[in-house]
Amino acid sequence: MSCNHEEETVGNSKLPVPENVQEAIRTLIRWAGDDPTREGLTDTPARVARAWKEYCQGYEEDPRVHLSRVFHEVGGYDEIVLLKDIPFQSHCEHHMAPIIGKAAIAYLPTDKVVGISKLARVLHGYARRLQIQERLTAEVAQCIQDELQPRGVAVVIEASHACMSARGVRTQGVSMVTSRIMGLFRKDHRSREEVLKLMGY
Ligand SMILES: Nc1nc2c(ncn2[C@@H]2O[C@H](COP(=O)(O)OP(=O)(O)OP(=O)(O)O)[C@@H](O)[C@H]2O)c(=O)[nH]1
Ligand SMILES: [Zn+2]
Repeated sequence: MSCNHEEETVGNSKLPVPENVQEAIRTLIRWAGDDPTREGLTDTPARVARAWKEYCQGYEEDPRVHLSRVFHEVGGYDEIVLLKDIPFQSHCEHHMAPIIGKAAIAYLPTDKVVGISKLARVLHGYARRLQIQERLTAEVAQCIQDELQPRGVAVVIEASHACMSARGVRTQGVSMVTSRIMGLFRKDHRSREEVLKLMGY
């Protein structure tokens, strides 16, 4: 099967990394207590820098473009469209530590729908930045509201934060749940209940 996944599987392993960026990472390694010149660490600064470019790839895109291709022929469909259990990774802006979780994204269309993969693309576009979960949730919802003008939008994100589990308070097994509910889902109690129930909340 000819399918171009090269970019996704190869990643950015050839990306040149400026010397000052590598030096910054060597400084961090020294500060953490290791020797950046020892054999196992010589390529690490470039690897770490490339990894960060990948974690933060969202800065290279405007997630709104994913919603520019809409389908108008929806056959009169005017019920909830929901994509749930969408796994994502982000990094918290306070510690630059991983945020790992899943999202549920729903909207109540007017006359336009989008390809469902695009909702996940919007999520990743905002997640692959330095974030707080509240802003990530709000940005995804606002993007759908602005681009599709649906009658309602609901985004619920459930995630664990490595800055809480691997350091600091070191508390495992905690999830943070955030939601942004707009339009009819916010105003109408029954619509809100229906969408949250479909999401599993
Ligand atoms: N509201 C919110 N807080 C977050 C998020 N990610 C991390 N945090 C919190 O950001 C806070 C930063 O608090 P500070 O007191 O400035 O940093 P700190 O001394 O490292 O705090 P501790 O994590 O308690 O050790 C911590 O309480 C984190 O748990 C997020 O997405 N949303
Ligand atoms: Zn954090």
